[in-house]
Amino acid sequence: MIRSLHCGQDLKTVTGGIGLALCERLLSHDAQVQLCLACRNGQRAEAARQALLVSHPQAHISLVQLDVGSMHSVFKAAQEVRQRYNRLDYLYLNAGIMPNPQVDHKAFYKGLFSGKAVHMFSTGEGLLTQKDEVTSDGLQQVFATNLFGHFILVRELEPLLCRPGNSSLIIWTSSSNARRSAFSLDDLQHKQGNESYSSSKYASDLLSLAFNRHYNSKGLYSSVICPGLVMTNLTYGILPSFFWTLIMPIMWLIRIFTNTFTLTPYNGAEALFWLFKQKPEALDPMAKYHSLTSGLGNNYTQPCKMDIDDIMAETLYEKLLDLEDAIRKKL
Ligand SMILES: NC(=O)C1=CN([C@@H]2O[C@H](COP(=O)(O)OP(=O)(O)OC[C@H]3O[C@@H](n4cnc5c(N)ncnc54)[C@H](OP(=O)(O)O)[C@@H]3O)[C@@H](O)[C@H]2O)C=CC1
Ligand SMILES: CC(C)=CCC[C@@H](C)[C@H]1CC[C@H]2C3=C(CC[C@]12C)[C@@]1(C)CCC(=O)[C@@H](C)[C@@H]1CC3
Repeated sequence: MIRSLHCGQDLKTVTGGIGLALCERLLSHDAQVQLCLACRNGQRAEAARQALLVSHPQAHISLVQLDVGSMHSVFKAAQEVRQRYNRLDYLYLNAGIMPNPQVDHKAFYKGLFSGKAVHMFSTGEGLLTQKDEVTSDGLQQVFATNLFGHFILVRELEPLLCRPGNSSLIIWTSSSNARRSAFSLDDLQHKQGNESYSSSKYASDLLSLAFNRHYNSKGLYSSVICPGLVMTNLTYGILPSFFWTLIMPIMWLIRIFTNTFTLTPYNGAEALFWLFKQKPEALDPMAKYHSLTSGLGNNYTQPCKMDIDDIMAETLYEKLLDLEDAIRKKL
């Protein structure tokens, strides 16, 4: 029996996000898989569960309330999961936000006519900024949601993930927007800049490496994926919906030039699903696994070496442990 916990799985009002598509794919692949959806909104979580039960009436799907941006909620949810289960095989760390995104239109038009248009469309590099906020824990919201809440969750679920004779895998939904230059070890939470999304995703790449260094000996492995550009609530939030509808034909056209425009949540979940079928021990800790879709619509997963190093990863890990101590004392 395989138990898998998914963070951020709510049924979305418009599209259904990547997490929900992954659940559909997992259940279609193996009807026996036990899913536990960790979501912040109870009603939407129940709607997601019901939607999955329509196509998989026998499925084992449970819910746990989790706001990964609130540390109190993370500790509570982890306790709940520990009471319910004695083992976890997969932990999908998929919840993610990009609040108040702004597109730099000038950079977009400049990029279009530079030799780097394909790179710009694959990574969104230099095009996006965000306005971050501070949570009630006193943390930057993007850092807390995209990185730190997940870090605490993994640490709290260690007894279920590290079991003698069993290997387990944690999977971070990162991004090709993760960029070293957006991240600083002196400003982990990205208080100073306006690319908190890029910074948090780069930090998750580093943290995955650090988790591998610290936990492989206990049977816990960590991997990172990028789903490509997928039309979900996250992307619909970047520009008005009518604009996306208008440019949709252009988006499908761009797919001929870049296989990173996966566009549908089903396609975007490809690498998440692919990892589920791999032996954790065989995965490359330095690789980001990309969901890709060819011009003809064929999905595949491709590893790409990350721009990360052990020293940076270790420093980040140490700093997160210090912050964990401080948060534990406060709560
Ligand atoms: N779409 C894209 O092109 C890309 C997406 N990604 C990453 O993929 C992941 C999934 O995003 P996607 O499906 O596109 O977007 P969605 O907005 O559809 O999904 C994000 C999910 O995260 C959940 N979530 C957000 N904040 C919290 C929180 N504090 N606690 C618990 N759950 C939370 C949301 O729940 P709720 O319904 O309550 O809002 C939602 O279910 C994210 O990490 C994103 O950064 C990476 C690269 C590209
Ligand atoms: C497609 C056209 C004609 C215009 C849209 C321009 C941008 C809004 C768009 C181009 C590349 C996109 C992109 C992302 C957001 C929207 C774009 C900047 C992401 C940054 C979204 C979140 C991610 O994690 C990345 C993988 C995306 C990379 C590409």
